[in-house]
Amino acid sequence: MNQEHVQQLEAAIQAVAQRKVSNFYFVACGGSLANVTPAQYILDREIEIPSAAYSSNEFIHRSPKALGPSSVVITCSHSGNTPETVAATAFAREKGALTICLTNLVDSPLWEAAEFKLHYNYAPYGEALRGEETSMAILYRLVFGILQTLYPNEKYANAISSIENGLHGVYERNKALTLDAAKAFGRNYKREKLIYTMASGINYSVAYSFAICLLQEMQWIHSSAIHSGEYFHGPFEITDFDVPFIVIKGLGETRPLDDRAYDFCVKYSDKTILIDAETFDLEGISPDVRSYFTNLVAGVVLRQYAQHLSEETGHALSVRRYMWKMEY
Ligand SMILES: O=P(O)(O)OC[C@H]1O[C@](O)(CO)[C@@H](O)[C@@H]1O
Repeated sequence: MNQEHVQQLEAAIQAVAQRKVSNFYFVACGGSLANVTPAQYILDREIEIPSAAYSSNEFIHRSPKALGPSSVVITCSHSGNTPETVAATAFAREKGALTICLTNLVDSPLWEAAEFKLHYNYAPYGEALRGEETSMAILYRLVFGILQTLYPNEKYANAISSIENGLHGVYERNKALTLDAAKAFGRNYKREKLIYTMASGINYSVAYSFAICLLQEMQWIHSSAIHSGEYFHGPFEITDFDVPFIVIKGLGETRPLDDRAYDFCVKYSDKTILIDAETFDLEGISPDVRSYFTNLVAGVVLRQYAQHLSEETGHALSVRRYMWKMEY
């Protein structure tokens, strides 16, 4: 991890340690909201201080009663320019909260709005990028750094070392492992007009971002993320032999929900694709925290699926018709 990232993380973690924190909020839009939501899941599982994840504009309009000087608000915008996220950061700061932002763009409006600033690296698909410098790695380093500072524990130290030493290799090996499956997905699903995604627990946000960002936004393919537990409370009625589903199975406490949903789905849909974290190569990630990293690997694997789908559809992932072009 480069020194710039280490120093930014250390400043933010120390600032949190010096406050009496009564709640954490994770606030962002779209893909960035999907990125920060797993951190809320981890805090929810690990500590008693409550935390919540919000879409930026709802955070402002809903204005949680508990937001104030004892809050830590972590916002994220890849571009650093999403107006709702910049405004949510300013709003939280006005309320006296400790604000920490994550962004790829130094000196962006988000960077200026937050008190503490974390930069992460990004490279377009296929280009070399160190796994430990990506947005998810910086977010995880922040969250496990906060946990380790507040409640020193071998597990949190293991998580930090997994991010710094194991994550890059895990990303690379799992991309290689699933390359053929990604190519087959592109070939076999290129004409689909609709593809559902399904997951639970820490992996739900991967299903969500694949549905709203990769399929809807970047491929203009209809989709919806279904929670594995909620599947039986409405959505399973649309299951049929020709309806495609991508089901992600995690390794954590909610895996039984994924097993149940997958077992039903595969019985009635001939187009059920399984992304099973049990098949991931997680060597280098400490076994006591592996379930918290499956979403990171599923995200990288599915990004490769989207890339090969896009090559087959001829619709580049960068093409938009409204986003950043029209007033909205
Ligand atoms: O605030 P960010 O992360 O720059 O997001 C801007 C846009 O990028 C996406 O995350 C993906 O293109 C969208 O969901 C979002 O509207």
